[in-house]
Amino acid sequence: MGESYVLDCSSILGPVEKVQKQDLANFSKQLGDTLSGVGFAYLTNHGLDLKKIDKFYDVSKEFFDLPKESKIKIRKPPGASSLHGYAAPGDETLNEQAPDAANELREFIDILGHIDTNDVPYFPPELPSFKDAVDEFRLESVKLADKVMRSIALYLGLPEDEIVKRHTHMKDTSVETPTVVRTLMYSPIAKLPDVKISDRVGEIRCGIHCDWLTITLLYQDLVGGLDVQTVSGEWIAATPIENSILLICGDIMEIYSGGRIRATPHRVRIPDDTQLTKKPRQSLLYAPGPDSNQTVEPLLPIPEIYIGKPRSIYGPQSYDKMNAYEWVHRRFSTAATY
Ligand SMILES: O=C(O)CCC(=O)C(=O)O
Ligand SMILES: [Fe+2]
Repeated sequence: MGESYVLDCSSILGPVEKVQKQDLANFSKQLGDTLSGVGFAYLTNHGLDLKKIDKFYDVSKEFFDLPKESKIKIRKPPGASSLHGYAAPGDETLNEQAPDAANELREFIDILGHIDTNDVPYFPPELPSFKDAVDEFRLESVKLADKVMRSIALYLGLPEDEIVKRHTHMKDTSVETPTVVRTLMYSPIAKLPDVKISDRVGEIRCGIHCDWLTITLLYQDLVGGLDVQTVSGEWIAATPIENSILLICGDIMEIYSGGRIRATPHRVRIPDDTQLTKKPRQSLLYAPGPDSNQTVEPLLPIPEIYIGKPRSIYGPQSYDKMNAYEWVHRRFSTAATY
């Protein structure tokens, strides 16, 4: 794992008003060079409360261990009419190249923003601590997402708050947004129900895709299997680094930056090591997108080389203006298999 994409955040810890301008500027240069040159970054010494992250892992595991009948009580409604809720293995398929739902072996719960008004059907009734765990996880993640967005804006030569001011829900949860908190579980391969060994050709834990929002903070356990594609097109293992957070960018960042920062293609393979396939894998993510009513378009002119040319076949196909919520809803509807 090259040092070049592991970024130490210790110089920018604490409330953003107290961070030295020069420290934020230095971090911004390092981060921007890494995202535009390599395509993703590991953030270490990020100062987030790991106990809160662990609590979300633990309560999530309790949920995924429940019988299927309990889990499907909070299943997402058909046709993506609401984006909140549980997706069973195969309910959402991301690999547009090989859209075979049976082959995507992840299950997850999505909790969209503005949960205060929507909490009743979307939290597992068996687990009263689930909602608090989500809230704490989100509040920790916001601290880092805020600084990442400020740093990227500075890198692009924009005012520091140019991106965060489009994400006011990060501080005010009454504002509607397609921002997602997601908790994922990949069962041990041996334990998967309903999938015959002979059908397992081409099976993957999560198909190739780019995320749909602005950025994604991805927390993974130590099992591994996640791959990311570098800007130069090479697929490499995003090997877990303990207590680090992987930062990848989504479609909306690619559009905001006029293609200077590309959305990061990624996938989750079944580990080659058979011992590891017997272990469950868990990951958590916080993927902030703009407030729902925001229009998304490049925040600075598109460089000539990117005009009419999407950066990645998995990312946004144009830099056209769009409404933030409609875009994310469209992407969810395409991925839903029922
Ligand atoms: O589990 C992971 O590490 C990645 C999951 C993912 O890419 C997604 O749900 O969008
Ligand atoms: Fe993803």
